[in-house]
Amino acid sequence: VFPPELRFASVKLFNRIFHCFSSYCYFDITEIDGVNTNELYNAVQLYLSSSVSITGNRLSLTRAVNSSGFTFGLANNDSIVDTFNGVNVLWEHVVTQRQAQTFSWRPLPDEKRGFTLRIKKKDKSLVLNSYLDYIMEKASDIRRKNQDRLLYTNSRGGSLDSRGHPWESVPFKHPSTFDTLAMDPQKKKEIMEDLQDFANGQSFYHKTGRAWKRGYLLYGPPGTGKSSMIAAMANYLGYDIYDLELTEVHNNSELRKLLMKTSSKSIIVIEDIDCSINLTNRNNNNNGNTSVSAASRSYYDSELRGGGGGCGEEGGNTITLSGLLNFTDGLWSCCGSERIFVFTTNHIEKLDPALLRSGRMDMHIFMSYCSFPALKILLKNYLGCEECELEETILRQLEEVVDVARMTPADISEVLIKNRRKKEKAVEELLETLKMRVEMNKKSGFLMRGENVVEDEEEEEQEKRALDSESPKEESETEDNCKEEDDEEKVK
Ligand SMILES: Nc1ncnc2c1ncn2[C@@H]1O[C@H](COP(=O)(O)OP(=O)(O)OP(=O)(O)O)[C@@H](O)[C@H]1O
Ligand SMILES: [Mg+2]
Repeated sequence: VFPPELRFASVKLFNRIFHCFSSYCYFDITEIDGVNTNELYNAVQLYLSSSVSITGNRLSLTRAVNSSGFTFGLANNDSIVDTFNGVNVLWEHVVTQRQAQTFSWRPLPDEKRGFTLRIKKKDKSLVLNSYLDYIMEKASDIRRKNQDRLLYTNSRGGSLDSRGHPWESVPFKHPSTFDTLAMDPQKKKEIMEDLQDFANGQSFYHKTGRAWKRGYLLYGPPGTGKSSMIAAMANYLGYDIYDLELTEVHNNSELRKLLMKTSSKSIIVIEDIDCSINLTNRNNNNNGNTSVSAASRSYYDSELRGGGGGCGEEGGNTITLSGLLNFTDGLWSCCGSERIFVFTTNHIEKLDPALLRSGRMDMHIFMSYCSFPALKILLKNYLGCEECELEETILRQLEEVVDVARMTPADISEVLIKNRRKKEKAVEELLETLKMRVEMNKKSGFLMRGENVVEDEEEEEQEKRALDSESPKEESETEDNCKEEDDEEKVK
């Protein structure tokens, strides 16, 4: 019979010899590290849940609070092989009973849980350098996807909640997606690619020394899908939305605090920016509006001081254009990263050029009246009608009238919803409504003017082409801004 010391020493020796000759090494990731929860444990659990979902006979299932999805997990003492960069690793979920505890301020769970990672010794550096980071990143992606989106508002004014937060949140379950959004497919594709490039662009933004943020200005008549587009963006990227109510913000420093309390991977929205606050004529000091002149003053002050935050407060309790510009563009806009700013307006012409200059709002998106390609999307969404199911003559008629009718997707969807059980009736009624709109437009004389302008322009264009710039002729200015907007390049 060996004395216990000798037995212990021999086991230790045996282990050493075993490890020397074994080609594997092992890492233990315990659920509780001392007294703190080990973040890596939770990350590994989530990460494995994505690869374990189909394989394995026994899985643990969880559904977190505020989550709309289930998470699969490895059952106790089960193992799974994962592959990373061509290297195989083995994960084992180890659960043992914890010894009875003496008194503790923070009682620990009865079970001791952890993951053991087994990798080949030769792969150790490769896996440790990037595999764990990859797992952390993947886990936060999964967490975000499983969790409901949140919609934050600052409707409480400047007051803070019990945790010192200025934002209030509610689960965000807007059903709008890029599939349901009726707009020109080409334009839609461009926007989706732009968003995807942004979301995957961490290294690009880092390399070019730019803050990782992007600005979109959505403009167009009411009911053309600006708010729906924001919801679609959030659903597409899985970002939370911060709906900033500018009228509730009292001054620039409050605006800055709000910005600092937003999380990354979020969309910060200011709707109807032309109405929220008078932000026009930044350079016009003689304008009667105090807020505006304060804006111009503080803007130039800030320029003299070398830009950045801290301006505008001296102008009193007002939020100024310069404050807003610093919010989106200045040094403060970089606290946190991966953020999208979206402004919407019905009247782009009312906005100060400073807000529109390039680099501030990276993409100007015109949400137009319903076009024929957009109409086809609405017909498909509301009636389940594919293009081929409709009569050719009806389709051609719809195509003819839809542009001149100048109806918004909101108006058209109303007509379709009313008769959604009877496809033929719905399409007929839609055609009638569109024709009626065309007549109305003609009567109001609006269309006639617009058409003349277009015709004039077309003639001029043809003449120009014919002359092939022999004698460059000045283009006549059109009076009709709306028409001009329609015809201009929609997505710059
Ligand atoms: N492009 C579109 N595609 C699909 N549905 C649309 C579109 N535009 C409008 N709608 C429908 O009309 C309703 C109103 O649209 P939305 O609120 O997005 O318009 P808006 O441009 O934000 O208007 P406003 O300028 O008044 O805020 C939406 O609930 C949606 O169902
Ligand atoms: Mg809206």
